[in-house]
Amino acid sequence: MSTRVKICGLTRPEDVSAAISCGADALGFVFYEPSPRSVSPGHAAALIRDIPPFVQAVGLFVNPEPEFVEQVLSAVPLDLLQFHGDETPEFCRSFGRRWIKAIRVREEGQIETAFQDYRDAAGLLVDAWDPDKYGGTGQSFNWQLIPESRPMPLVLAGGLSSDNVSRAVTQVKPWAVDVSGGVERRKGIKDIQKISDFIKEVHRVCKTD
Ligand SMILES: O=C(O)c1ccccc1NCC(=O)[C@H](O)[C@H](O)COP(=O)(O)O
Repeated sequence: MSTRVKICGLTRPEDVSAAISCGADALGFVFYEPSPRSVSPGHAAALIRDIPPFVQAVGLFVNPEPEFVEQVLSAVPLDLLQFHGDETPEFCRSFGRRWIKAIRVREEGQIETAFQDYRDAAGLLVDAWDPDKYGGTGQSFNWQLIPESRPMPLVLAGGLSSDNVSRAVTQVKPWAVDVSGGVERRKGIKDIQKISDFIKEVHRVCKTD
C-alpha cells in the first residue's frame, strides 16, 4: 500500500514548494494563534494559491469559534478541515465540509471510542498526548494502542522523522503519516533536506512492502 504524506505547519512559500516537489500529498496550515506555526487567512491564501491539482490543502483548528472557521473558509480554498482540539462531532460536521478529527492518545480504547464518536469524519489523526499542548509536540506515543481494525483512514502523527517513519509505516500501516517538527530547522521553518529525506523514506518502505 502507498502511504500518503502530510507536511504540517507550513508558513513559507519555499517550504510549500519543497513539500510539493518532494511528493507531499497534503499540506497543513495552522489557524491557531498560540502556535509558532500559526498563519493568518491572508497568508495561507497566498501560500495555497499556486498549489497544483491533487495536492490537498488542510486547515488546522484548535477549539475555534465557528465565526473564525467561516472567516478562514471564505478566504482560503481549503480541501479539508482538521480539528485538533476538543471539538464535538456536531461542531466538526457543522461547516458542511470534509473534515478529520485529531485525538491525543494516552490510553487503551481511546482510538476505538473516537472511531465511534467521529464516525462521519473523513479520517482520524492520532497524535501524542501532552498535558500542555494540543499538537506539534515532536513526541511519539505507544503505537501498540492503535487497533488493527479501522472503520476509516488512520493518519499517524507525533514525533515522526526520517529516522523512525519506516518503522512507523511497517508497524502501524497507516493510511497517511503527518509530520511537523521532524522536518523543521526550527519551529515554523522547514528544512528542505529533512522533507526530502522523510518523503523518500516513506516511498522506499512502501515500495518494499
Ligand atoms: O503544529 C502546531 O504547532 C500545532 C499546534 C496545536 C495543535 C496542532 C498542531 N500541529 C498539528 C499537526 O498536525 C502536527 O503535524 C502533529 O501534531 C505532529 O507534530 P510533530 O510531532 O511535531 O510532528
